[in-house]
Amino acid sequence: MRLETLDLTLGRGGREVVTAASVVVEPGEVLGILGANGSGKSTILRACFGALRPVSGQVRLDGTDVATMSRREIARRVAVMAQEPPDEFGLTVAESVLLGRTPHRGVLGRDSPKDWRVVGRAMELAGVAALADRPVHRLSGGERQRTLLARAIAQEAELLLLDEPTNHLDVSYRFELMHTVAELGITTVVALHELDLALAYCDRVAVLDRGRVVALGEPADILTPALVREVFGVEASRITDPEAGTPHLLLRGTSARTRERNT
Ligand SMILES: Nc1ncnc2c1ncn2[C@@H]1O[C@H](COP(=O)(O)OP(=O)(O)OP(=O)(O)O)[C@@H](O)[C@H]1O
Repeated sequence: MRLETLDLTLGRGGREVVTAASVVVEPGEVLGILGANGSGKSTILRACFGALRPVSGQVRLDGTDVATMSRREIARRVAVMAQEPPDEFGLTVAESVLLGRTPHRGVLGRDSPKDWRVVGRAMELAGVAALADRPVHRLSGGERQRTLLARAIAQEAELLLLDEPTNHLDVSYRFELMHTVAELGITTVVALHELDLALAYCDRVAVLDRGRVVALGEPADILTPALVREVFGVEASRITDPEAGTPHLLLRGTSARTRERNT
């Protein structure tokens, strides 16, 4: 699926929090949205699945304004992994992942063997197959997050919207989750705080500063020490992994400007 935001201006609580954001995500591309707390990442993601009406501008999914699409059509085509997981008291992991199949069924639809095949594969990919029979409410935060990813995969959507999907995960699962997402080949927009993950797994990144897209392009071109200082107020150096040859950011702490601002 191709996603476009056209001059998208969004408000929360009567205040403009995203201003004239224009971004195109090509089919199969992984776009990272980066920015400080409160810069508008989640707000943009909400608009991308029609949960928030723009003040002005549009979100288009394969050329169609999302505001004109039915909830069911959006649910069939877009999978969302939000920051606050839904309360699922009593469901097992497998049952929770099966919920991802709901938009594909008719009104009285039952689970088909295909549904369970898709659920099994999704649980394998997200690393929760061994937890299939465990109640979701007794999982750790990271296990729950992986369950949500499995559900998003089971949905077989054409667009994945992930809001800080790695925030409860241990180091190995952070890499694994982003690797899995990148390998799915589905158009993905992912709000991230970890710049190194963006460098490693995003095809392009959009950097937000107080609701405005201030940089857009390939992460290695965009994530320079100057940008990191300007947007995050953190001093950084770019280094190259001596073995893999990949670019990394070495974060050295807040800049003098940030310390002044915070005192
Ligand atoms: N429900 C709401 N009502 C009023 N203001 C809101 C609401 N949700 C978010 N905001 C405000 O909108 C702005 C953008 O918030 P948003 O959640 O999009 O930021 P974010 O970049 O995702 O932040 P974080 O990194 O902290 O998750 C912030 O100033 C926030 O306080």
